[in-house]
Amino acid sequence: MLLTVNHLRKSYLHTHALSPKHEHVIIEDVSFQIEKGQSVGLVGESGSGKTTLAHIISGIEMPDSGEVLLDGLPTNRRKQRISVVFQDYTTSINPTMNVMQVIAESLQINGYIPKQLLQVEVEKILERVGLSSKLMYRYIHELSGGQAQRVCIGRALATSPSLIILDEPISSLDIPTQVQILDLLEKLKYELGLSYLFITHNIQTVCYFCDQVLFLYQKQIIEQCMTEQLAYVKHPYSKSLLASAI
Ligand SMILES: Nc1ncnc2c1ncn2[C@@H]1O[C@H](COP(=O)(O)OP(=O)(O)OP(=O)(O)O)[C@@H](O)[C@H]1O
Repeated sequence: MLLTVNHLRKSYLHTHALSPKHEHVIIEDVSFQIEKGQSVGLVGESGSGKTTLAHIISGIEMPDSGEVLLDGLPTNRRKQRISVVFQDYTTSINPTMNVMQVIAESLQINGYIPKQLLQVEVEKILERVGLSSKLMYRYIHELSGGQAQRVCIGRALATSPSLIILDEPISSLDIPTQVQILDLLEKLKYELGLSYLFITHNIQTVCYFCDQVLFLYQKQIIEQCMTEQLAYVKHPYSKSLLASAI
């Protein structure tokens, strides 16, 4: 099994002016698995904890309890093998860095690369994500939304991950660009043997892109099913989510 998530719990302590700190539990006893080569969608209402879960799996945040295993080993020993692509490319790329620097920084997470070789490696990644090397010295504000998200995908690929978490990666793009990015991700999946955890509000996107779907509701994964079995979901929340998408 590529990814195993066991009994994750995460809470935050909130402070109110008139009361002592209280615990806000975001996710409770969340468990699921992703097989190598699979694209798994994660759906749930706004504020249900999807991004929090993505942060814990990728090592950005620590859970209160539970574990995340990649190929059977704790992810804190394999952090760079899980990458994340966020929805908002405008804030996830440092505006003072050009495309070359953004991708080079990520390439060097796994170790120092000499300057001449670095440029060649960045060019290879740009080609993989369908960008011309002429864009190498541009800054984020000099790129279209689709180009910027391709840079983010390139940066995610640069650490040679086995799993990429895509946190609403197409929500800020127009429809034709959304389809182009999904097709690029599909191509990369086959070329590089990647697996994806795809966070989205859009059930149509899940049907187009994912092999399986996880439903997050009231702090837990209440249902997991194959995409072609979506018509047969059992939980009332999953049913209502699907009904609202028709
Ligand atoms: N650092 C934090 N400190 C306190 N509370 C937080 C923190 N990060 C997230 N939360 C809270 O955790 C809950 C879940 O947020 P999260 O962003 O994970 O939800 P989500 O399902 O991704 O939402 P959306 O679909 O709107 O992006 C929210 O109530 C949010 O306010």
